[in-house]
Amino acid sequence: PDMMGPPDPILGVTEAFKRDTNPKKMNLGVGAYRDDQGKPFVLSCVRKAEAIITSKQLDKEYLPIGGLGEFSKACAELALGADSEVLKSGRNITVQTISGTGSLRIGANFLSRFHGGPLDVYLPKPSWGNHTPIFRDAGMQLKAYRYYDPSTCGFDFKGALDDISKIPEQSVIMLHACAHNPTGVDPRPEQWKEISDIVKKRNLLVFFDMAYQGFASGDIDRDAWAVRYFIEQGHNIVLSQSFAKNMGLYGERVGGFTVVCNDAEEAKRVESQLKILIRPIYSNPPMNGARIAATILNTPDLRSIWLGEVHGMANRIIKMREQLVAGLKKEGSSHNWQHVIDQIGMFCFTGLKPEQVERLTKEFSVYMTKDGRISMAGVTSGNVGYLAQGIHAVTK
Ligand SMILES: Cc1ncc(COP(=O)(O)O)c(CN[C@](O)(C(=O)O)[C@@H](O)C(=O)O)c1O
Repeated sequence: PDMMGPPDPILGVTEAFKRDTNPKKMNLGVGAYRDDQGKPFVLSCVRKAEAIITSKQLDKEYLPIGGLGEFSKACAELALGADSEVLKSGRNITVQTISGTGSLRIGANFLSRFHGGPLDVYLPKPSWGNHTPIFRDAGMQLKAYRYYDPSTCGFDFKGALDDISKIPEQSVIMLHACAHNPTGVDPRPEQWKEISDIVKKRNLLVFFDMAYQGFASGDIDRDAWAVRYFIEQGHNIVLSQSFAKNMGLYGERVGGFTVVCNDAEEAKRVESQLKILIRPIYSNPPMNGARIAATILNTPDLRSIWLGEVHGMANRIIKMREQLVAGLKKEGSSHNWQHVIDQIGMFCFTGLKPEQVERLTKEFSVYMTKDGRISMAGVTSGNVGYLAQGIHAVTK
């Protein structure tokens, strides 16, 4: 190419952060959990699983194209619930993917090749930045539906329903299952029910992205409620899952892609086509992360340790939200910061304007994405006061 491409809007923030020499600098860019000392956190259940796997002295043979079977089964069960009718009737196919991004891309390529309806995917406005190039590079057309209301820093429920009611039949609609990125704004259960009804009326294909199951509320089943409700309502969804955040397996690249079909025969046909799609891309997925996730999910003791640790991560973030708002009040801010507490999951959509973000970075070395999103995981009891000072200084 004859031109330099721009840095990634999210991962590029970390590059800029690393260059900053200010000892008070804060990286609130990438959605990666840190403990209260600001350090990356490897879950103890992961370390225990690694020890078990090492002791087994397993071989390094290729995995099947669809990945590690015991992982894919446990991955689907985590999302759909152990007593799921879909799992019992075998009408889902779940393949291991290269984390959530890989799952979304395989899904986008699959739909681009096989979806009978319009190749338009409707993303919430705003959505995770990477959704756009994933679907664009897979040959889908990007469209959007209203989702975030800047005036309330909350959900534009009416706008969303209005837009969804106009989406052409059989289009694809992207829904964030929980912990919406970048806004942290999720529909309430009764709002999900209305969205399900209108989506069914429009006969849309639902693509659920669940990258934060357990990380939003701290409860695995609660965070999967929307996914399970839509399936109960008869939507044959497609679903992307990631274990980057809720198991802290970021660099291990562990994810799954699920298609809910009409019956087990269709699931077999879909599986055959997914394998044909995957084989010329990466042939078969890496085994290490999948073995860790499968060991945790399938070993009762490790699973319960995991549920405790993911609950703990979610709780720390919720506490940081409360401490940030308390800090802003202490600084004398006259703004209403209730949305910082009401929002859920890794991110807080502060409502800061780009020029305020600019000042926060320049004057306080606080790094975040230009849209005003901060990863709450980068906030600790040691730096939350400094962050409150900075935000107050640029918003008063
Ligand atoms: C909604 C959503 N879906 C899928 C993914 C994919 O994640 P992975 O491929 O690692 O499983 C992310 C991660 N998004 C980020 O947390 C973020 O927005 O900062 C970050 O990891 C990223 O890659 O951008 C996400 O926020």
